[in-house]
Amino acid sequence: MARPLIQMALDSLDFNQTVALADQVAPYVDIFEIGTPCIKYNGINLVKELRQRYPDKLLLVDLKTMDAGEYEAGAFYAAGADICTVLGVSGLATIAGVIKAAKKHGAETQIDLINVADKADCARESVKLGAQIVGIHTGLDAQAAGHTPFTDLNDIARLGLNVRISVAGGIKQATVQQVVEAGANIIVVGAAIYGAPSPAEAAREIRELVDAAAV
Ligand SMILES: O=C([C@H](O)CO)[C@H](O)[C@H](O)COP(=O)(O)O
Repeated sequence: MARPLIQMALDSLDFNQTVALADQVAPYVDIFEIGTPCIKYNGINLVKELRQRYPDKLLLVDLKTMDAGEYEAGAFYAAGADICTVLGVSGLATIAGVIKAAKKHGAETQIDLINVADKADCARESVKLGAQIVGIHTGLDAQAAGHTPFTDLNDIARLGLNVRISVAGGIKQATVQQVVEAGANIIVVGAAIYGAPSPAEAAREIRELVDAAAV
């Protein structure tokens, strides 16, 4: 099995805290995600800062674009994003716009299936348009209401689409093995790392668990 990537969700609103957290976990993660609240609050300068600080890390900007796909995402790809997210519920025209912007910059597009009614259909159509990643995502509010991403992950993985699968939504040490075995290629972790007494130690543990599960 190819080694799954670990994506650190940077969900603080504070610019300096975000950079400091990235510094702590950098040895253990593959992708820095600038989370949606964080990118809205801090804007494109944070993309530039992390790009400059970490030229060799993948940088995902969680725009969750809903409209004006090419126009909105284009600026973030130009600033150094490797991956931008677009909402599946935005519709195929917006998804196509983000994909067009990504291609222009030699970058990638992730479709976030959050709150999409027919996730299989959206994933299939997005792959046809050229998306490289589909994101199974139980958002923070849905998590608080008791939901998890596991059933959706299994359903999308079973389709066997030619696309990488990302999973997000409360993933922690106890559930890493389950999501790797279900076929996730990118494991997104936020609170289980930034909420831990030692984020670096939590990230190290998750790295070990992901690598062990992928053998
Ligand atoms: O994408 C996220 C959320 O919608 C806010 O933008 C989180 O970054 C994602 O859910 C990962 O965080 P955890 O669920 O805390 O692991």
